[in-house]
Amino acid sequence: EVFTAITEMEELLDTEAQFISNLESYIHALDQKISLLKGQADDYRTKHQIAQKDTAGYVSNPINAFLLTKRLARDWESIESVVTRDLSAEFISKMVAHKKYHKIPTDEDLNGAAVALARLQETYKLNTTNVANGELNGVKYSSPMTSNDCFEMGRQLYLSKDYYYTISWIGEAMDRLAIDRNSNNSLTEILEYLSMAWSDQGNTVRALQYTRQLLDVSPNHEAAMKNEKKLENLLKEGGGRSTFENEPHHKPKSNETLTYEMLCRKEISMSPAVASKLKCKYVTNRSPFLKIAPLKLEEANLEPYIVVYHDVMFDSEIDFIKELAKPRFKRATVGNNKHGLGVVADYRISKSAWLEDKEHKILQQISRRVEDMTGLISEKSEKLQVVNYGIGGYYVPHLDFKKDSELFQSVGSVGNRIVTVLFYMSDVLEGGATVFPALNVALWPKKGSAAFWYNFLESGKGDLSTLHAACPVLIGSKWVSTKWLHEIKQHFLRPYKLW
Ligand SMILES: O=C(O)CCC(=O)C(=O)O
Ligand SMILES: [Fe+2]
Repeated sequence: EVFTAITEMEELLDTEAQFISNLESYIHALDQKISLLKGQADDYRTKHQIAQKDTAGYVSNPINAFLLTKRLARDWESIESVVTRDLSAEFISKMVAHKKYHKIPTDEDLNGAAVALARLQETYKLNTTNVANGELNGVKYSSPMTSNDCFEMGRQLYLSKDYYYTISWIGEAMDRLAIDRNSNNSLTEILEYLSMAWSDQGNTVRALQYTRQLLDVSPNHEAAMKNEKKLENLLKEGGGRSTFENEPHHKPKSNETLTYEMLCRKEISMSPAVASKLKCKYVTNRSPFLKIAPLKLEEANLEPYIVVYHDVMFDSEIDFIKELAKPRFKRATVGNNKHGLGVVADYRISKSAWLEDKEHKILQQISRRVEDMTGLISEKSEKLQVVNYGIGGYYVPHLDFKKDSELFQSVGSVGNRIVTVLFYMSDVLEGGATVFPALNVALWPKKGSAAFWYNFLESGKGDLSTLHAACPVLIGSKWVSTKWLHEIKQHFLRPYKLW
């Protein structure tokens, strides 16, 4: 599960460094072997040429007779032993050791990374050819992908039943095959995937077209022969979705998802009428300390009230929290492994850890600041949740509170999450906004700021308009920490319109 958090991806670079230096020492040993053998061959060739000039004279010399005999009786044996010296064994045993002691991504990791990249394409409308050229949002970030790289993307997406992106990536692999002469994926494999993916999309016409192309390339392909018949029959019977569409189709999406994605892409924002009412202010009246160091509050929405506080977590506090959380991310991984595949999409794209106030005074300090920011008591709050999002890491639209029907089973004695305080512990280069699809509000992470909102209406009912999501991280690493305040004990303190 290395792809789930950026911090753990960095460890993969260490693994790669070990692999590379092992390969280099193997090549060096091979080079030495070859130059030793070359030296011997040259030497024997020279001696042999001298002998050939005057064969009879050469062998009639007793020294030469001895040397020739010795060369053939002994020296060639040692050549044989050099030739049979197995350098591969050492290379392989080192690889085995590296794999044991270093982090190695699994097939699941590879699948997760491919799915994450496709999710970024889907959310940010990134065209496959551009991505394959190493471009994200018009900026070139990495070197172009080979036909084989694209093929692997397609193969992984096929495994995840994402046929739209299978077709897109396998098509890209096909386009790149001509320039990638020594590619290890063949046209046959490419056509196999294209015909399967189109068939899974229900497009019989296209599936048949690629099956026939496949038979042109590999006329004895048995599965393709069977498939051709099957598809032809399907077409004749008028069954299947025998469309003549040229484009593959996307999975259908809810309006909520569409709005969430548009907010992530900055295609929509709140109306100017609402935006013009928002203010920035200094908050000084919550505690004596704030008179000296007021909180910088920026309103992000009025109904429901959502604010962003600026500079409410210091870099030193952020560093401390990250270091405390990191080793626990790993423990979380083990726990998840035990559960097997389970819920794939949600837990896999970020890693989290929980920190308790009693562990360190910095955490108590943060809780006190949360009290200043909210005017509420943090005593009955949850531990601080720390999250690091990985490649394409996101969080689907959700509510932080439990609905009445779900409440009794999970929240227990501390009541519901009435308030969310979300600290941004990093800037994010591209993507990673917190968006509220019902309000057209998008909050962009800024290191040291914190968002704060009520999840409940004055009536005491959960506020459905607080539905929010974390947009996938396109470039960079996103760290957040969250403090949820609970309803118990807050009844008298909760001054709904505090400001
Ligand atoms: O990371 C974000 O921007 C939002 C996180 C969130 O909504 C949550 O953890 O409940
Ligand atoms: Fe949330």
